Amino acid sequence: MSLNTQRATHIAQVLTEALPYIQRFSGKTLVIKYGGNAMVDENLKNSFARDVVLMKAVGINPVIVHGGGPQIGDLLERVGKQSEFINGMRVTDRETMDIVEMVLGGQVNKSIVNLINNHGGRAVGLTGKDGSLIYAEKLNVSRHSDDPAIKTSEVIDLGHVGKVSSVDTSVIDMLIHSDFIPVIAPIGVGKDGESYNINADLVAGKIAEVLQAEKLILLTNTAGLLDADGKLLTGLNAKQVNDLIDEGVIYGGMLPKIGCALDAVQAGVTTAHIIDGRVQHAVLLEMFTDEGVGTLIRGGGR
Ligand SMILES: Nc1ncnc2c1ncn2[C@@H]1O[C@H](COP(=O)(O)OP(=O)(O)O)[C@@H](O)[C@H]1O
Ligand SMILES: CC(=O)N[C@@H](CCC(=O)OP(=O)(O)O)C(=O)O
Repeated sequence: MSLNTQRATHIAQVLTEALPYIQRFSGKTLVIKYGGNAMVDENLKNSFARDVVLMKAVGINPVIVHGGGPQIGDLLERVGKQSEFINGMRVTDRETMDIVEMVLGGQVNKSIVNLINNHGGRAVGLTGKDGSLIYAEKLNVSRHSDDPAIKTSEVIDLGHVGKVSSVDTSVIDMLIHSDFIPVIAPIGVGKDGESYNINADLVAGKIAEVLQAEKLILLTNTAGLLDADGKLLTGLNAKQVNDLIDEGVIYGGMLPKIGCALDAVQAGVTTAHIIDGRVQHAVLLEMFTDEGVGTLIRGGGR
C-alpha cells in the first residue's frame, strides 16, 4: 500500500469513527466559551477556528461566547490603569468600561470572527447590545470577613459589572438558521441604557440555558477543575462542587466558571464541560471521543 493510500485509509477510519458522534450531535446547539487565556497561541487559535468550522460543516450549531480578560488587562496597563478582581470579577469604573467595550466588542470579537472566516466559516460578531440580545443589571457581591466570629458581610460595589437579567435569542436563532456562526462578546445593556461588563462564563451559561443547548463547553487554561493536590477531577455533581468551594479549593476565575456550569445543567443543558484550551483541537476531542476530556458537570446532587 502506498503512503498516500495508507494516509487516506487512516482518514477514512477516523471519519467513520466520528460518525456516531456526528449523528448524535447533528442539529444540536453547542455553546462554547472561548476564554482569553486560551487565545494566546496562533496554532491554538487556528485549531480552535478549524474545529468550529468543521462542527458547522457536519450540521452542529456552535455558538461562541468569548472572554478577553488578559487582553483587557494589557490595554489597561498600557494606559496606566490598575485592575482589581473581587470573586473573579473585574471592578469596572466608567473609564475601564470604555476599554472593556473597545477590547471585547472590537479587537477580540473581530479577531475571532476573522479567524473563523479565514478557515471557511461564516461568523458574525455581536455584543449583547446587538438585537437586544443581553439585558443586564448591576451585580453586587458580598465579602465575608476572614474572622469567623464576624457573621456580617460587606456589600461591594463593582461599578459597571453586570449580571444577565434576560436574554433574547432572536438574533442568534436567525443567524443559526441562515448558517452563520454567532460570536458573542460579554457586554450587556441595562434598562437605563448603560453598558455592563459581564463575566464571559456567566454569559455563556445563560445563553446555553436559554437555547437549551446540548452542551456548554468552557475552554480555559487548566486541564479542568483540579483538586487540592492539582489532580484533574473528571466528573462532579453540585454537592461535590459546593464542598470544594467551602474548602477553598475553587477560587478566583474558576468560581464564576463552575457556578455557571452548575446553573446551566440544572436549567436543562445536558452537560457542561471545563476543558483545556491549551490542547490542540480540545473541542473536537471532547465531542468525538467517548471518554471526553477535562471536567464533566452533570445536574442533580445539590
Ligand atoms: N480548583 C481549581 N482548578 C483549576 N483552576 C482553578 C481552581 N481554582 C481556581 N482556579 C483558577 O482559575 C483559573 C481559570 O479561570 P480564568 O483565569 O478566569 O480563565 P478564563 O480566562 O479561561 O476564563 C485557573 O487558571 C486557575 O488559576
Ligand atoms: C466582570 C468581569 O470580570 N468581566 C470580564 C470580561 C472578560 C472575561 O470574562 O474574560 P475571560 O473569560 O478571558 O476571563 C473582565 O473584565 O475580564
